[in-house]
Amino acid sequence: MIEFTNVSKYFERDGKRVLAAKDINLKINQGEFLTVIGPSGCGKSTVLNMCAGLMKPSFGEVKYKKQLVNGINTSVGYMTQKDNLLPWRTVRGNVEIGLEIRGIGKKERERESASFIEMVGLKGFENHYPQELSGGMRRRVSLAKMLVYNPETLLLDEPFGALDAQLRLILQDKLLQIWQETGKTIIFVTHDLDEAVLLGERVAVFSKRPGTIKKVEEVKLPKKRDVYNLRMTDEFRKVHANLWQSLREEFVEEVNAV
Ligand SMILES: Nc1ncnc2c1ncn2[C@@H]1O[C@H](COP(=O)(O)OP(=O)(O)OP(=O)(O)O)[C@@H](O)[C@H]1O
Repeated sequence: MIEFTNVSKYFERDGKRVLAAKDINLKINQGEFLTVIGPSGCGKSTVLNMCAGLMKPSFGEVKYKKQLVNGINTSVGYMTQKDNLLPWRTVRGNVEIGLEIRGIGKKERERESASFIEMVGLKGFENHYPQELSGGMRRRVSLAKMLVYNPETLLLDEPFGALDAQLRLILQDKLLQIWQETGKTIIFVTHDLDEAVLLGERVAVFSKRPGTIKKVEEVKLPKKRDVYNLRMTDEFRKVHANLWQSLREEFVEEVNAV
């Protein structure tokens, strides 16, 4: 479904080349939930940007359903790290943008947006403006804005990073439910190893920059998961320990430098 073949990406800065991602080879199957974890600045967002068609690889190719990604990939919904909410629109107005573009009538827009606003726990805030919300609330508006549009594939860049632990659990559970019910393909970037194992069918570990894929580990847990109790299972502990071993090495130098 999504295929990275020998993908490398560099940026030019002050006349120098900064290699952000190196030799990425990765296949993501239709309906798969892949989580991606790695140190800060290792190229995770760059990989999502290339999948969304916002950036082109410097070398190699990215294909979506066997077609070269060449320009904006309209089959994906992308929740970036920065929220792109329009400050002059209310929560409801922001969530409805995609539906407006599609020409969906007012009544249906209101019904759809109300259900997703409720899903992300923001019922009662429909008429608030983004600047009146906390960072975590804005993240949730962005999530609703993306989901209401019903894209085939979701690219999520640390969507729950700014949320408190309890709310995070609830939204992880909701996202799993959406995935189970709709069969969407999901690439989910996180800094949290627990979250990567809780949600992913496979977890890809990136090395520090230039980011390469260091390891891809399968999580042999059922698709229908109980995020509240999964941490107690043997499989969770086993996968977590394996991945931590591999991830830890990437952080050792960084921590020693502090
Ligand atoms: N548009 C750009 N121009 C120049 N350098 C860039 C650009 N985008 C990313 N980089 C550099 O590429 C490297 C990878 O960045 P990227 O945002 O993909 O990392 P990341 O793994 O998502 O980081 P984080 O976990 O902190 O969000 C970094 O060194 C970053 O400074």
